[in-house]
Amino acid sequence: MTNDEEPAVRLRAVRKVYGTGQAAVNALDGVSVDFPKGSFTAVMGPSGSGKSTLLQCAAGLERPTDGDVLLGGVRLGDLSETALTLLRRDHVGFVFQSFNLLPFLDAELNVALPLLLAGRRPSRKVTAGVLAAVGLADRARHRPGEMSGGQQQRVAVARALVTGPQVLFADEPTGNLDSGAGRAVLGLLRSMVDERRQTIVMVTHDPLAASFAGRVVFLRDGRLAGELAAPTPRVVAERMTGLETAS
Ligand SMILES: Nc1ncnc2c1ncn2[C@@H]1O[C@H](COP(=O)(O)OP(=O)(O)OP(=O)(O)O)[C@@H](O)[C@H]1O
Repeated sequence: MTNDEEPAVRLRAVRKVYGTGQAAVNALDGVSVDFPKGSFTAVMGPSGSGKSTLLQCAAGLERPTDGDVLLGGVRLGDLSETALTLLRRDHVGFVFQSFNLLPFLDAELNVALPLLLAGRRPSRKVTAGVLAAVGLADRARHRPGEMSGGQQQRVAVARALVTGPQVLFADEPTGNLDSGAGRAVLGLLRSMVDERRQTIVMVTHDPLAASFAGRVVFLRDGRLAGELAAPTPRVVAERMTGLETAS
């Protein structure tokens, strides 16, 4: 469904208002940004700046109040709820801070779940292949409770990638991990971009996590507040301090 010239995700003048009247909150206030294919972008900004809202709108989980979101050139606003659900199911992967694995299923079945839910018969080759890609070939029969947090998050990444999504969205994917496990998950995400040309958009508070991305996009008060290429933890931390202290 994609045209190679198109960015994987394009936001054009996206506004998202929650609530009405005096209680209205401009969570996003006219955001235009492209996420090219095969890129790894971190989205950063102070608490309440609109990061999660941006991710939700970009992934088609929330509809913007105004503006357009295009996934692989398809304008999400033109789709019915059913068409949007199908597009999300087949073309979008999501990884959350809490791994959201089903505790009574082993790693392989957790990974197979999106295919089962889509009515597709998961092939052993595909599920085992994705588990191997995240370094867990020997854990296929383990349930989440029998794995470390880092391993569980790697299963969650495998589950998000099993349908071959155009874009992987990650909201604080290392928020619940210690630094060693966090680095392993971030290294895995980086390798998915480098080796499979996966597109990743990741919200994070952590400058070290952001430094695994090729680019950081900063938000403040629902608006873009600059970006950084080839981010290092120190430069990202300085920019964040600047954003948090600016009046
Ligand atoms: N469902 C909602 N209903 C009402 N207001 C909301 C809703 N979701 C988010 N908001 C508001 O929109 C603004 C942006 O929220 P969002 O969660 O996108 O920010 P964030 O940058 O991800 O914050 P944090 O870093 O604290 O998670 C905030 O003021 C928030 O209170």
